[in-house]
Amino acid sequence: MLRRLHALPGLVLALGLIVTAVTGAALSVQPALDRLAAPAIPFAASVADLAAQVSARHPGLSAIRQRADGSITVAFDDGGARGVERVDPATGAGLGPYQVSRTTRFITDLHRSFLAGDAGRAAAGIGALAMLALSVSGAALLARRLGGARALLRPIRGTPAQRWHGELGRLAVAGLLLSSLTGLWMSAGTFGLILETPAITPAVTPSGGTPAPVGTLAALKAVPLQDLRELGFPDPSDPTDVFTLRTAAGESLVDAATGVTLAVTPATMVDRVNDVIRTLHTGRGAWMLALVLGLASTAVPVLAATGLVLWARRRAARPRIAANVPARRADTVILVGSEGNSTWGFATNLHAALTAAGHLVHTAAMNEVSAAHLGAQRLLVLTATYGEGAAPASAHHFLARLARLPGRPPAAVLGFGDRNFPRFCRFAQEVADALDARGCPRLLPMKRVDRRSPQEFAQWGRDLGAALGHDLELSHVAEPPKTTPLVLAGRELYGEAVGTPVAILRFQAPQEPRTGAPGRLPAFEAGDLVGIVPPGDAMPRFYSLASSTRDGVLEICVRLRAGGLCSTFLHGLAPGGTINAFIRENPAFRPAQGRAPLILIGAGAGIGPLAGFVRANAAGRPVHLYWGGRSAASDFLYAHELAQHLAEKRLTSLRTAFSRDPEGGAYVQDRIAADAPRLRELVRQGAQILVCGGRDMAEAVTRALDPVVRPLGLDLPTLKSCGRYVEDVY
Ligand SMILES: Cc1cc2nc3c(=O)[nH]c(=O)nc-3n(C[C@H](O)[C@H](O)[C@H](O)COP(=O)(O)O)c2cc1C
Repeated sequence: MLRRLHALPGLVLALGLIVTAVTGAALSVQPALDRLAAPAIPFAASVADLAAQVSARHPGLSAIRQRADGSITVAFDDGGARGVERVDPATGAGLGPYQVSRTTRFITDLHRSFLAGDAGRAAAGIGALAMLALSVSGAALLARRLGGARALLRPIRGTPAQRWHGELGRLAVAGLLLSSLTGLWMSAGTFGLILETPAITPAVTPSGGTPAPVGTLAALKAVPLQDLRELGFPDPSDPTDVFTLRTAAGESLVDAATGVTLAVTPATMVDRVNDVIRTLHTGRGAWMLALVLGLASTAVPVLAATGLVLWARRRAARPRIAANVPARRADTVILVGSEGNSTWGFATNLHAALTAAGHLVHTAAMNEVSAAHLGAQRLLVLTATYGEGAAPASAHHFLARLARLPGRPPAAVLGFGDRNFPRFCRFAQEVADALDARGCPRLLPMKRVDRRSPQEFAQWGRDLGAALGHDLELSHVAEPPKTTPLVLAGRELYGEAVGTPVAILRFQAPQEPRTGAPGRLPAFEAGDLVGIVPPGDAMPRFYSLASSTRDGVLEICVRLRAGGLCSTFLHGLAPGGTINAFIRENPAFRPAQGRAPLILIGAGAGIGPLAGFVRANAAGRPVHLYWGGRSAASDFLYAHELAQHLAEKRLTSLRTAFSRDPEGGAYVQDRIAADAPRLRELVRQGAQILVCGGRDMAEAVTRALDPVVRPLGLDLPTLKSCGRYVEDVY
């Protein structure tokens, strides 16, 4: 919804918005130029002083005006000559005729009304509304992507279009919000939508005496020239006419003979608000603000172009489902839970096969579940599992929404997962349980597909066909993810002597073939995952990254596993050898922003991302590392680097535990238990705990940490729920 609210006005009104923004940016330079050109108004000068000086040159003076840019102009009709002239506020000397250049007038008209009169003015108003919607929804989308409003200043990662769009958007958003809000107000004023109290000219009785010299009139002497908006002169042929003096405070009528103020009409609240809004929008009289707003406007064409690229890419990536019957007419609804998109491929295949068998099929993301979906004759749910058995992106809201909707269609759930994860297809199981609990009859028992197995999928199709009373042949082979080649630049081997060989592998992008220049690594942070596809296999294996792109290498720690296809391949790789890899973001496993202490806990190869976090800690935030290995002599990974980090204060303290230490082995959880008071104090200070390594270690660590945090009135689920306890466990 938020994304649609962002994309729709952007696409429909892009051209108009670009015109408004570019003309606005061009106009924004004017106040600075005016400011350079306009002579300063002397502090002590009064309206009467200037009126006397100018009327000496122009006997037919009809008005003196201070323009928004601070310059003073006078209108006169001296019998033979008439016109509008700029004058020096200090001396009243003429500075030449006042005129707005044709170009400025053209740009202003284009900005206000697209040169199309009232219809154009209305379009400009709609444009301001669209810009407001785009600014608000854009900021909300960015906050969601970066992990909340507090994370809005975090580095933005992704494709160049994503980064340009996000970086420019957040730089420009305040200016665009201000311009669109004030523009909207001014538009509403143009169309009379802002209620104004009508100005009533008070009835006055002028003295009717002989007009005194203007320089002597007390009411005009009392007003500093700086405060003048406009002074209207009386008609010389009408002895009862008066001076009209306008300032920010309101309008007063001044007797031409006595110089007495006859009546005052104070400025209304709306007048004052209009004044402020006009200054905020045009920057007239506030040239620095004008330039800031102008700069924000220049971002709009780039935002429009990059936004278009992002929208087109998302559309192209969206699974294309032929003959997607509207949900209300469908007899069969397929709901899909996916993060990496591969489950959509299976769903598309199922959709096509069921349609070919004569069903009316509707397919949608699980997050979109609605009453119409639950009103169908049958519901088929295909979902992947992520993290610690959690929902994938397109199913995050499913269970909560399901609970609020009516309907109990017969249902079947097919889980997609990986048997190597301890919570194999856990989310699919949760969905099946929720459907059972609400009383949906089971069309089929819940089934699991391991690592996108085409055979298991086809078998489930046959079972489903049997339940539906017809043949159903499903055949789908998941596309391998798009990979990039990386070259092994260096390796260090540890732990052979103690039976746990672990290699630190550093990869670089291949050199440009023609120029020999170093290639560019993809964008990643320490803690993200790299998927590596071993030769002769379609299934990627994931490793946690120990470096970020800024380090210039992609670094991982790989433990050799008996019979492991990928770890054997990686341990056998010689420098210069190539792998095919892709990055998968892992934003959940990352140090939180701020200066609160970090407690990093790991064992074995789990030190990889933790070492990466320490390396990135140039600001010297308090970081305490607990790590367990087997032998200090054989598998103390990163020993030298960590010693250097301690000296440079990137690392505050290091506690190691070696299980095969000849002087009595210990595990990382033993160090935690021994350090309980110190750790408790760190948690009390708001520390975040990040754990990386094998499952058994992680469980032992939770058992050791529980008594540490209990006396603070905390527990690990609570810390987990607010992101202060995060795990990357395998
Ligand atoms: C970071 C990550 C975590 C995963 N966690 C689990 C898990 O806990 N349980 C499981 O069965 N599968 C897990 N998987 C495997 C995916 O569920 C499986 O690859 C699925 O086919 C992906 O489908 P998708 O491409 O539609 O998202 C995980 C995969 C990744 C990359």
